[in-house]
Amino acid sequence: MAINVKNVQKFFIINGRKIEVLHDINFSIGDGQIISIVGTSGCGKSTLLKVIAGLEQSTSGSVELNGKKIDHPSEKDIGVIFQEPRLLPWSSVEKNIEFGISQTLSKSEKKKIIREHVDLVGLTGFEKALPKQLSGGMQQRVSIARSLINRPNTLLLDEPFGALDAFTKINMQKEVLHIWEKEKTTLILVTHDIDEAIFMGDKIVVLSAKPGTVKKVISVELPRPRDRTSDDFARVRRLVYEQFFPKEELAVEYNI
Ligand SMILES: Nc1ncnc2c1ncn2[C@@H]1O[C@H](COP(=O)(O)OP(=O)(O)OP(=O)(O)O)[C@@H](O)[C@H]1O
Repeated sequence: MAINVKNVQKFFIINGRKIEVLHDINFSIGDGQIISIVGTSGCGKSTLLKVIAGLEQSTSGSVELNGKKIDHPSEKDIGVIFQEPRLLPWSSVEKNIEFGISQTLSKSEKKKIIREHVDLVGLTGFEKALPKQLSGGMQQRVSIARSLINRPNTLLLDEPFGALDAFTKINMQKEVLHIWEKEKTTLILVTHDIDEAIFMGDKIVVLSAKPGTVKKVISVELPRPRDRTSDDFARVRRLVYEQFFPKEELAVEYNI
């Protein structure tokens, strides 16, 4: 679904002082697009994602989903995946995936859908396993399947692979893209990882801090699947790094 973020401003009271965390945020996401949001720690990325999810109210401005204002969470429209999988530790993979499934479905429909989702995230054979019997990447896949079960049109991912090692992270990025290609879900991904932002995003929204403001929106026009080692990828990487570091520093520190 298309999302419009319009003049979003957010204040928090921190230590008795009113602090502007988000200032006049504007951008749009087309139906089935992937947007990556990058910015330094504390610049307001998670707050922005929560406002888009309807979990947090903006102080002014609005977020619209297909022209309709979002003012409360709706798991049917928007699924959220957090950095930590947030699974029920005493429940099996299939029970965790079942959690939150539409109660209007019959028992056999539920069973079929759960099986399809276990398969979609590559966990067939682990249906009865408990979270503690799974690796971090597998747990995150359970959390992705759980978020997808009600087929939200939009999925918000807040640093979903932040706690994973580099290899698992790359595999998970590919898996999410695989699901995206199948389902054409609109994705918004918050990340600290610039390569991840480029690998995944059709657009990258760069936020600057204090208050969080859109510094630049970069279109990533690289064909998919993207090659992280290509010159074109390096060109986009350089453009993103330039938003954070002066050009002279880049040449020395990053050799790009
Ligand atoms: N519920 C809250 N009440 C008060 N202040 C908050 C609240 N949530 C976030 N903040 C403040 O808002 C600012 C932005 O926080 P946020 O978590 O959105 O940043 P972030 O860019 O996601 O950071 P990180 O990358 O480190 O996760 C921080 O200064 C934080 O202290």
